[in-house]
Amino acid sequence: MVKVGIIGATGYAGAELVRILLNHKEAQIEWFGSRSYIDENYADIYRNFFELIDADCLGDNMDELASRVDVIFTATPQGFLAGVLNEDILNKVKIIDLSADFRIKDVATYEKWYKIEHKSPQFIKEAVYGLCEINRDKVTTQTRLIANPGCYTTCSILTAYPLVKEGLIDPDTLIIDAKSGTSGAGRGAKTPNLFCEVNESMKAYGVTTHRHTPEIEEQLGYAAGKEITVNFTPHLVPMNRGILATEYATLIKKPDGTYPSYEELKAAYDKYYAKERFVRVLKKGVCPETKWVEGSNYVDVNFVIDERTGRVVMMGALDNLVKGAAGQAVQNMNLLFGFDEAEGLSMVPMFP
Ligand SMILES: NC(=O)C1=CN([C@@H]2O[C@H](COP(=O)(O)OP(=O)(O)OC[C@H]3O[C@@H](n4cnc5c(N)ncnc54)[C@H](OP(=O)(O)O)[C@@H]3O)[C@@H](O)[C@H]2O)C=CC1
Ligand SMILES: CC(=O)N[C@@H](CCC(=O)OP(=O)(O)O)C(=O)O
Repeated sequence: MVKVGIIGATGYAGAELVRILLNHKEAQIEWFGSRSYIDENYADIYRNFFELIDADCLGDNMDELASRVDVIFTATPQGFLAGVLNEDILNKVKIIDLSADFRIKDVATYEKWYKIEHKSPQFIKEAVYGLCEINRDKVTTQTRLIANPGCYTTCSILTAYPLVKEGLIDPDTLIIDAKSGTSGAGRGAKTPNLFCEVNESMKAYGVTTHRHTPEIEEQLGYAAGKEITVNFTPHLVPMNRGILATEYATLIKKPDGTYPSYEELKAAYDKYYAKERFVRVLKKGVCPETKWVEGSNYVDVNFVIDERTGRVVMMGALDNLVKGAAGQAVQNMNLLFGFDEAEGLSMVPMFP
């Protein structure tokens, strides 16, 4: 049995980790880490765990935790892990970080977009970007540090990846229009996330400046084999969970001057995803919807060719707290410890 510690267990992503790990055959949660609720019973904070968990919240002392568990999930704000990480901790325990501290390889890019100084740049190179479907081979039992991808980025990258990788679209023409439910903003009280501000409304935010832009550009740039520039615009929508990404790009014409066909694009998606357990390429003409993935680790993707404009419209949907955060983090834990990659993640999407 793998002993697990969660720092940030009282946040939305942390609570989702708890929910998933309770059904994991190989994992036992030993530490419910918190900053504001130390010594309070965890099930008093999240009453869905009443009679399922009887443990009090502990603090966020990584040095102490590293000696008590086999793996630590940090579901904490940007900058927390980078501020406390050291070689001694990494020698004792594996870390899966749900924040962005180790996702971006270029420290200057991180500091520019996140507007904070990176306190542990020496570990950035070692961290593996844990987008399992693409980097599975890099997540081994020897890996010490996982940078778990973000929710918008997981959806945006997986939706476009096959067409970028196969050179079927011009990646510099990529426009990503993404919507997120409000749990994506976390549990902390913020005026823009109050019921009256969010309910019955939709808005774009972070236009041209959102911090997920460089993460998407970096990862899709690896797929394209060159640096790329994309437009990424997130929107806040009045629902609890879910991300929908609608992505537009110009198709690359074939040598005979025609655009690739539906079958050729579908073959690209199938090449990368046909065997993936958590990526579902939908039937022709079916558009992904957040409600069909809610509560599960699935990403649903599909595309439609627009012959008139020579563009393809790609679509992806996932649950931001599962495949966009805790589910993917557990998928990474499974790879780190050599378990079945889907252990604990067989949740069927819930409906209605
Ligand atoms: N929400 C989402 O959909 C996704 C979130 N993420 C990432 O996961 C991380 C957590 O997000 P989320 O759960 O939404 O955030 P929340 O605001 O809901 O939770 C934050 C957690 O971190 C703890 N915390 C806050 N500040 C500190 C600190 N200075 N030191 C130690 N612990 C602290 C909080 O403890 P306490 O409650 O005790 O104050 C809480 O447990 C973030 O990095 C986020 O970017 C990634 C993908 C998706
Ligand atoms: C709706 C909302 O506010 N979403 C958050 C992103 C979600 C998140 O937590 O960021 P990471 O995926 O990078 O960890 C935001 O836009 O800042």
